Amino acid sequence: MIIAIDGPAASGKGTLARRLAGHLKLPHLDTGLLYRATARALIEHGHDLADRAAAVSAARSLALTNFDETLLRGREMAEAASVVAAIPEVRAALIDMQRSFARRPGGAVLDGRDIGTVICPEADCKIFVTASDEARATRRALELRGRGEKVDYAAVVEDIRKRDERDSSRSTAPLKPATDAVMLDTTKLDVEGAFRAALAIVETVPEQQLTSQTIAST
Ligand SMILES: Nc1ncnc2c1ncn2[C@@H]1O[C@H](COP(=O)(O)OP(=O)(O)OP(=O)(O)O)[C@@H](O)[C@H]1O
Ligand SMILES: Nc1ccn([C@@H]2O[C@H](COP(=O)(O)O)[C@@H](O)[C@H]2O)c(=O)n1
Repeated sequence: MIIAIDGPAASGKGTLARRLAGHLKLPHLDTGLLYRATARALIEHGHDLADRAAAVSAARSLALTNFDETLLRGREMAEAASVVAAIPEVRAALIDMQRSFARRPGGAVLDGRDIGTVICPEADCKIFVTASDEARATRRALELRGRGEKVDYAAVVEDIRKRDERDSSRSTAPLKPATDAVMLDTTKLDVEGAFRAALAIVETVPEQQLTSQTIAST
């Protein structure tokens, strides 16, 4: 079973995807880490974020096992990731890796911006997670403060709006719901409530469809 979870910044899609994957005993890939790791490699080696050749080379060098999340989370890398993610050649360099992950026997849960639209248009279940700008900024500010970053709420609102705008307006694989995605607004849901609501959506996938997917992928 392939589950595609997309949505804007800090909507809670990563938290939800991890939780669903744990519950369903499926592997999980947070695809944002691929763009964050690409951006970090560029910065580390002194390249400009707009250096396409260096960005593609950094993307091609990634392996799914080498992410140090403590270095990749945070405001600076989120913004940088969104800049490199707008380069079509970078996106192309990362497609096969994501599809191979998704198409492993038994399936997987992937979260990102283009999973339901581009990476896994065949996914059995697609959920587009949203929440109000205010709810998202409050959650992100809490998270960043918890990690010791000094953040101002207004700056966090500005960050997520700017990032959503860039992610939604890029020419390749923009952030948008797949036409067959189920929308899940988590503004008024806590983590547990969002998980329960998402699980109810997953459970609407017909049993027969899940069985044929499993057979096809073994
Ligand atoms: N329903 C919820 N209610 C309250 N807090 C939540 C909820 N879902 C997630 N959070 C918290 O909000 C923060 C952002 O969640 P998460 O990292 O899952 O979002 P995301 O959509 O994956 O963000 P990004 O795309 O920017 O990486 C985390 O600190 C998480 O614990
Ligand atoms: N499928 C994806 C996933 C991420 N991005 C870009 O990476 C940035 C960081 O992603 P997070 O989920 O870790 O916040 C994000 O703003 C996007 O620009 C993407 O394009 N496609």
